[in-house]
Parts: sequence; structure tokens; C-alpha cells
Amino acid sequence: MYSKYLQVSERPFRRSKLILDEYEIVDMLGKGSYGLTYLVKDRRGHPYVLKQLRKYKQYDESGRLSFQREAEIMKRLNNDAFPSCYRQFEYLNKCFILMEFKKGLTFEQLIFDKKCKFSEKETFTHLIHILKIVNEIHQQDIVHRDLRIPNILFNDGHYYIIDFGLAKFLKDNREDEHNDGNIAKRLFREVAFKSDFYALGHFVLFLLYSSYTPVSRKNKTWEEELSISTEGKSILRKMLQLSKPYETIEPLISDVQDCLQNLVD
Ligand SMILES: Nc1ncnc2c1ncn2[C@@H]1O[C@H](COP(=O)(O)OP(=O)(O)OP(=O)(O)O)[C@@H](O)[C@H]1O
Repeated sequence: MYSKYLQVSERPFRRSKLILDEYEIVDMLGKGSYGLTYLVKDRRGHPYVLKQLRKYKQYDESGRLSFQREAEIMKRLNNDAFPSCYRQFEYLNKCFILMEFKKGLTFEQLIFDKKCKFSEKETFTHLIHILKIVNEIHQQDIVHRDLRIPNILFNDGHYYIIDFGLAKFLKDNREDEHNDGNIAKRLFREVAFKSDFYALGHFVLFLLYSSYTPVSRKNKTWEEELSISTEGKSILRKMLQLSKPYETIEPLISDVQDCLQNLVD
């Protein structure tokens, strides 16, 4: 009850507010269930992203641990494709992570705001680039667990993956966590590489549907609606765990590369 009160009563910082006498709030970027995300700038005007753990999560050990883990994972992933974690601090009894601002548009913005349309070839080309950076994450035995269109940015040929709030080390796999009977949640959140492929399967569907025009009002499956290659369909079925799933990234990368060779522009 009290945590519900804290959740609804918590007000985000206003624009222009100075944090630690150093970082000025420029804009609010996101309001998730466990964090508030701001765009801030320092005194020289350099932009950063500042993530604040929500108050009601701060009193919960698992909330504090996840926030700590998010920072630890960002520090571990030393690659330009992921935001660097610069600083963790407390201010007014709230926990913060200061990270690198990655310039770009999310695939959600590209599809829904910019109305970009992606062909099958373009979709799998984006996928192969993204898989190469997901490989960097998996090589550290980390599963991202939230590879959705708002968490993948694109800018001038560069791809960035953000939001490690749900990421976990493989060793942190706990049976009870994804055993609550909700199958969709389990497929997205399982602490196994295949849950990242499952999420990317949905990412691929979002891109493919951007260039789809409905021809009837009947409810159909993506396999009936989308006209894509047999290879593309087979990859997607495995990603979505409708047929024997990919357990590691290498065979998936290899299948996407083969598929791309046969697709025309
Ligand atoms: N490092 C970053 N560089 C650039 N933009 C970022 C960065 N981190 C977050 N953002 C932007 O802020 C938005 C919200 O951030 P984030 O996903 O971390 O928080 P969230 O509140 O948990 O959001 P969600 O509910 O979408 O997961 C992102 O969709 C993205 O547009």
C-alpha cells in the first residue's frame, strides 16, 4: 500500500533543475516502472542520460540490486555500441546512474514517427548488424532480456543498444523467476540467450509489418500475412520458438547471412 503511494506520489524533476550542482535537467526521456530517465547537460553543455531509481523500488532490495546490476553490466560492456556508465551517486536520498547519451532514433521512432518502411532485405540487414553487437553481450554471458524496438537506436549506419535494466548474467538464472505460468513473459524474460532471439523475432516482425498493407479484415497469423522468403520464415520461426530454437547466436548469424545472399533488393 505504502509502496503504491510512493509510486504515484513521486514527481519527476522539472526542467532546468540542477542535480549535484553539475547536471541540468533538459528533458524527460522515459518513465518506466522502476526508473525515471532524463536528458541532462553539464556546465559545458555536454549531454548525458541520467537514470533515477524510483523511490518505491529503492526500498525494495531487488530494486536496488537490479539498479546496481544495470550499472555493473554497462561497465562490463566496453564497446561503442552500448552507453558507457560514467558515475553512480546518491542525491536527495535517490539513486542515480549517469551514462553516455547515444545520438540516434529508436526503431520505434523510425517506424511510428518517421513512418519508415522496411523490406525483407532491409529488415534482415538491420538484424545482422544488431546480432553482431548482441554477440558482444552474449560473449560476456549476459542476456539483455529487453531487446525491443524502443531499446535499439540507429544513427547513420551505427547501431546502439540501450536499457540494461532487465539484463542478467547467465549465472543469475533462477528457476522460480520465470515459472509463473505466463508463457509470453517466460519467453521474453528467460535468462537464456534464446530469449534475446525471441525478442529480436518480434523486432523483425515490427520492421516487416511496417511495409504491410492489410488486404482483408480477417485475423491471420504473420505467416499467412507476410510474403517473405522461405529462409526468412524459417529463421523467424526458430527465433520465435515455433520450431527448434537457436540456443546460441552463431547459427542464427550464419542463417541470416545465407538468407541475405539470396534476397534481391
Ligand atoms: N543512453 C541513452 N542514449 C540515448 N537515449 C537514451 C539512452 N538511454 C535511454 N534513452 C532514451 O530514453 C528512453 C527511455 O529510457 P529507458 O528505456 O532506459 O528507460 P525506461 O523508462 O525503462 O523505458 P522503457 O519503459 O521504454 O524501457 C529510451 O527509449 C530512449 O529514447
